[in-house]
Amino acid sequence: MASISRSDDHALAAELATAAGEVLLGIRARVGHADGKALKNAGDQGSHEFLMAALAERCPGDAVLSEEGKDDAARLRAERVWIVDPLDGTREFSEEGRTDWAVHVALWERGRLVAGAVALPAQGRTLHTTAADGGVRAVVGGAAGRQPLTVPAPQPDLLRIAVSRTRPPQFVQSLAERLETKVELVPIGSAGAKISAVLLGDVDAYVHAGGQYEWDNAAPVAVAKAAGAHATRIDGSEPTYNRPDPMLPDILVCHPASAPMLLAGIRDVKQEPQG
Ligand SMILES: Nc1ncnc2c1ncn2[C@@H]1O[C@H](COP(=O)(O)O)[C@@H](OP(=O)(O)O)[C@H]1O
Ligand SMILES: [Mg+2]
Repeated sequence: MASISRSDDHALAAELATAAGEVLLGIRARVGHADGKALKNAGDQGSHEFLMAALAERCPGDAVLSEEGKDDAARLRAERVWIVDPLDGTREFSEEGRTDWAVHVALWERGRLVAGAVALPAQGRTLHTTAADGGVRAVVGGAAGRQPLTVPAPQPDLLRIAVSRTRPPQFVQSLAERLETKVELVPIGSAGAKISAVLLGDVDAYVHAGGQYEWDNAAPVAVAKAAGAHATRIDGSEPTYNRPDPMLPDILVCHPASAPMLLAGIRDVKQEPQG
């Protein structure tokens, strides 16, 4: 059976990420927060199984790279590979009341990301790519309907940089001290939630280094690019996906106007002798 038509890939990514998010909300309600480890495991597994079954049914010819699945070298020969993180921000999912966790569904096709969706189930919204005007744009969908999504310009006097709550890159503090503009570091869980925060204007940039995998940033990067954001490795190079080793340890997402300053600052800090 052939895969669904290409024009539906954006809608399918959004539909599956949103539906997996509903599965996760159900698991959170059913399992509760008393045993954090049990809740994390139930969430990772339940969302992974849902996505694997849905992709097998809807796109039987496509390969899948999932954080929770066994990696299969066949994906390296496939034309279309879904790169999914069934639960990004697993730690935050297990913490009562936190809304900074996400479901990532991206589609890689012949060398590039072509669609992506980041569901933020506890925030009731899904950011995703969509076909428009002969190209790809980003939208945010939720109870209030669908709105276009364009990365907001930064404020002139303050740059808010989202960082990992638990593993902020060591050099970001030095970067904050070095930049001429005032910087506020904002700890947020989940790469998807942090990149969404950039696109929604809650922060101005996301700087990460020290470790991450393709599933942590493929879908958020697809949406960020469609929203007009700068999304590269921290050396300014293009992130590439569906490589034999899925490690993709660093990423920078921001408004294009902030990128030259941030890339130069990161380069300078990295060149400083480490104390
Ligand atoms: N140093 C590191 N090495 C490996 N993975 C990392 C990492 N720092 C962050 N990540 C992954 O990136 C995602 C976002 O992390 P954070 O909230 O700390 O920014 C998490 O995904 P998961 O929750 O899917 O495991 C986390 O595991
Ligand atoms: Mg993740």
